[in-house]
Amino acid sequence: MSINKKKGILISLEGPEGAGKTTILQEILPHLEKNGAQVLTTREPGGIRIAESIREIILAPENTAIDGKTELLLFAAARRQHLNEKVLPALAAGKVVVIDRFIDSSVAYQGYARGIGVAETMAINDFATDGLLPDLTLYLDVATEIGLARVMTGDREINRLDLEAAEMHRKVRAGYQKIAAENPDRVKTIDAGQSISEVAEAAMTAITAKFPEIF
Ligand SMILES: Nc1ncnc2c1ncn2[C@@H]1O[C@H](COP(=O)(O)OP(=O)(O)OP(=O)(O)O)[C@@H](O)[C@H]1O
Ligand SMILES: Cc1cn([C@H]2C[C@H](O)[C@@H](COP(=O)(O)O)O2)c(=O)[nH]c1=O
Repeated sequence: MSINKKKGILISLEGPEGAGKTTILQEILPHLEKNGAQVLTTREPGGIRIAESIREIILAPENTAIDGKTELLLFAAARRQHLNEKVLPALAAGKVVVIDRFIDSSVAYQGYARGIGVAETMAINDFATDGLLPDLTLYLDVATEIGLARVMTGDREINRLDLEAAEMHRKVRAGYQKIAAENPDRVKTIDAGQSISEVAEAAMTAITAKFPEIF
């Protein structure tokens, strides 16, 4: 399949650990579907069998030997396969695809926080995606300590990246804030320190403002 051809809409949810992406996605899904839009939700890394296998390798707490560039390449490999198998066919069918993490995660985590560099990270990702970018990105911004506390007290498994030093997570957040400042048309920042219902409402407001004819 040609990776550039699309008729649907691609929306990504981004943010540091514990920002609430998964929670908000579930909250807004009924609102997105209300007017008859066909919506596919998925996540990165993962969403299909091969990419979920790559996810296990990347995130296993014992895989501390993975270096930053290997990590970047593994995320990009999972991304390409996920696009080809799941996301692009849905976009070609005219669906609204909402994805929990996409390229901006690589730029924030590997490009900024790991120090690999934004240009280097984008070059690998342009190769993996043939330049596909989301139509809209909702960046859920939350203070590092609040996000990490949510993850540590929540019920999801703790992974290798969660266990990185707080300093790395602070760099992730600063990276996202730069991405948002540099891409104001595509990336909308939402204060994810608010209550779940307030964050969900802000997310729907941003989506409706961008696609008034659909939602
Ligand atoms: N706005 C909020 N206020 C309080 N708690 C929240 C809020 N949003 C999410 N949570 C809680 O924080 C925890 C993490 O939320 P969630 O898994 O949705 O975050 P996430 O961004 O998908 O995390 P990660 O990417 O680190 O997996 C969950 O226990 C969830 O109930
Ligand atoms: C896509 C992508 C993800 N990451 C990191 C971000 C998180 O620490 C994990 C994914 O776990 P989640 O519970 O699904 O949020 O992977 C990254 O560093 N780079 C990426 O491109």
